[in-house]
Amino acid sequence: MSGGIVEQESQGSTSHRFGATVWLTGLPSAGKSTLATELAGRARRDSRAVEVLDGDDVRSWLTPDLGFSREDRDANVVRVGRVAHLLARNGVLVLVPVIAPYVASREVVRELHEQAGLAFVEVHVSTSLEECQRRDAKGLYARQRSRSLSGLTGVDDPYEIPPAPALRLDTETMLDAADVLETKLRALGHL
Ligand SMILES: Nc1ncnc2c1ncn2[C@@H]1O[C@H](COP(=O)(O)OS(=O)(=O)O)[C@@H](OP(=O)(O)O)[C@H]1O
Ligand SMILES: Nc1ncnc2c1ncn2[C@@H]1O[C@H](COP(=O)(O)OP(=O)(O)O)[C@@H](O)[C@H]1O
Repeated sequence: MSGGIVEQESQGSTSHRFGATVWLTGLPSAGKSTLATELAGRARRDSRAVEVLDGDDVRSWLTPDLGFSREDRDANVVRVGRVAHLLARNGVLVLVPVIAPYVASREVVRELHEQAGLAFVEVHVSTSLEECQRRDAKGLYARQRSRSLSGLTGVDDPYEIPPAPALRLDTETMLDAADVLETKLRALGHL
């Protein structure tokens, strides 16, 4: 048969008609980017259309005008959420490792997705502050201690813990956090 779609299906293609947004929220150095990159690699090996919208990267081209006040963080989260929504509605699995410290703006993004019938999977990367400070991948905690930076999430700026995420992953105590996330996304039908 020459019908492309039927051929794809008979070959076991994993192409999905609908995408989803998987938001990895948590403190700096919790392991959000590491998990997103690992999952994106696994999804690509499965021929899944996937994008990663990483906080650090996205801030350089989508939200360069925004800083780290509450107002700016909320605007950042909603703008990133809108891009994720556009991608998700075109079949892309969108992985978003962005701190998103406030419940309210995370809920705005959830609503945006749910109103369009799209899945919004909130994953709390719940690695403790103590472990994040030990890792200090970008030296932010050291800069806060030496007072060359202020308003650091989890230290002298708020982080509102998600009350009911789809998943909590502590990358210090769970050595298989990526496997747990993959299993969850497969169970939800997003992989
Ligand atoms: N004050 C302060 N607080 C938190 N993070 C800071 C700050 N200043 C700079 N950075 C760097 O910016 C990255 C966080 O950007 P996000 O877009 O994820 O943050 S937010 O959701 O808008 O709060 C964050 O990246 P990650 O460490 O990967 O989380 C930091 O590298
Ligand atoms: N499961 C893990 N076990 C140990 N270290 C990890 C784990 N996941 C991430 N890390 C380390 O933690 C640091 C911060 O990770 P990163 O993904 O950049 O955090 P975030 O995006 O949350 O700021 C990196 O040095 C990374 O190697």
